[in-house]
Amino acid sequence: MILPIANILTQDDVTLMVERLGAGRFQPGATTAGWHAKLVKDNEQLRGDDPAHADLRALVEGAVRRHPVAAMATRPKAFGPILFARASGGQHYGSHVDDALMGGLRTDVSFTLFLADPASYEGGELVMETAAGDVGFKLPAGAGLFYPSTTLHRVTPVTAGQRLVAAGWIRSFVRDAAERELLFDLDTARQAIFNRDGKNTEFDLLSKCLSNLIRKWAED
Ligand SMILES: O=C(O)CCC(=O)C(=O)O
Ligand SMILES: [Fe+2]
Repeated sequence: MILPIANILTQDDVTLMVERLGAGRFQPGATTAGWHAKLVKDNEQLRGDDPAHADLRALVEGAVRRHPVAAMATRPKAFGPILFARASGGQHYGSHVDDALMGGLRTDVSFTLFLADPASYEGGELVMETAAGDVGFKLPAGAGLFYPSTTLHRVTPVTAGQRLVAAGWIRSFVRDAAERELLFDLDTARQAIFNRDGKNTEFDLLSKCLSNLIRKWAED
């Protein structure tokens, strides 16, 4: 499931992050890419040893974990690296698939949180290359795109202004994207029934199915 979600970050979070990133020290993005992604990665990212990095990382991880829809879609066990990337002057990131393992963790879900107002830059779409064709996303500041790490994707050249994002990886309790989607749908339907009719027999049965499917599929 490729899922855009609004307001992962509050406007205050976005303002704080943009301010801290504005004062940060950046390095060429290719330094942290895998050997084949390096060939097509042309952007800059906040250095891992920048004093802002740990605070911003905690802010992003906390926001994704707390967001009810993002948490339900990704079922995070742990977060891998979180990169803070900027691109301007034609910079782009060509087609690639993310590494399966990062920092000793399997990557199940990739995400980008958009930090710049989409009207402030041209290009810079995050394009998902699906069997049904290319689908481009350029989301409002604070919104996030969550997608299976199995997906080929690219970022189109930024031809004016500056694109600013946080990109991260999640090790999910549920490895398989189709299983995560099934749990997401079941949980969504269960909550809709609860909101409409309260805790009735149908809600209890759906809760039982959800809980027992998680027991079947979750890897700790
Ligand atoms: O900049 C983005 O939106 C995606 C970044 C990306 O694909 C990556 O760092 O692997
Ligand atoms: Fe990527």
